[in-house]
Amino acid sequence: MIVLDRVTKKYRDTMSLHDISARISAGSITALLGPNGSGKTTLLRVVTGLIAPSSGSVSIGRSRAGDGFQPRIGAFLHAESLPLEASARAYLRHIAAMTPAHCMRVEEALEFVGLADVRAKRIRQYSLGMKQRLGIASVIMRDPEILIFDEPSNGLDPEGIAWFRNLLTTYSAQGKTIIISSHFIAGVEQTAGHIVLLNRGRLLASEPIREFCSQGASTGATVRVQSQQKNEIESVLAKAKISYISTPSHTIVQGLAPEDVAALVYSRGLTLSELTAQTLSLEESFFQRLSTDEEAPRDKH
Ligand SMILES: Nc1ncnc2c1ncn2[C@@H]1O[C@H](COP(=O)(O)OP(=O)(O)OP(=O)(O)O)[C@@H](O)[C@H]1O
Repeated sequence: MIVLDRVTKKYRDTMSLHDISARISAGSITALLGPNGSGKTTLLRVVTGLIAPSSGSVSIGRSRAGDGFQPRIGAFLHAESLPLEASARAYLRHIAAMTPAHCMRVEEALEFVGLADVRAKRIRQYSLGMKQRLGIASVIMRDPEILIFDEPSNGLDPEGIAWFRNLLTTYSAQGKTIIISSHFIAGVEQTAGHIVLLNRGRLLASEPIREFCSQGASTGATVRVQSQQKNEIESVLAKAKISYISTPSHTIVQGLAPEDVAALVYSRGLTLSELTAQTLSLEESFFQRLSTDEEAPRDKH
């Protein structure tokens, strides 16, 4: 269990994290989501102990093996933090030397992440995806109970993304706790069970993904609308005071049956390319919660 208790981090005039309280259960996969600059990396750095919060606290463990149990944390936060002049093999040997207990063999780790053929190359010559794979190796070879990754799918090819998703599911099934920050929301939906959503340093949600998605749906029927005239349709909806969620690619209309949406759109001379009754996806719920937050009055800090 990881418990964040009123965590706040202030850098000069920027409030990167504001009063964040959340609980992350052991054995869960948690997706840390939020727009650019919302505080995700800062939160991961606080959880891993790389930086101290300005106020509040993070407590980790003591829930699995009784008092005194301190789980190992393995984190990979930045491809830029890798030693660029070293080879992958030399870097992993260094990590193995620092954590001899529980450690996977270097050659085994290189095989596991698909870097065995380039083990002797300097990291500087690696692509971003190869650096991500090396970072993943540096985490798993220490066999931590808690695994933390910042934007792990950044640079991975489709095969790599599927491989990494599989890895997360396998490790979670072993009871390990996993936190990943990501902008790849559709990918996260397939693996994570819990969401922590930040916006402008504030916590908007910390709950099971199923619950998070069902809240939007509870406002009534939802209809997915796609059109070349997305902006015009949204302006018709706004004028008619019909609630909707705007995503970059489509609009979700809430509380109206599909035939009523079609009738309204056609009555204004607009056209549709898709109209489907559906429940909300994680991505749509994400945009809904963010737009509600953007509209909410905010106290200055
Ligand atoms: N070392 C620092 N000094 C000053 N401000 C910082 C520092 N680190 C982060 N910030 C600020 O804190 C806020 C949150 O940044 P953070 O990197 O945590 O966001 P993020 O959600 O990870 O963003 P992204 O999705 O773009 O990676 C930003 O306004 C950022 O400028």
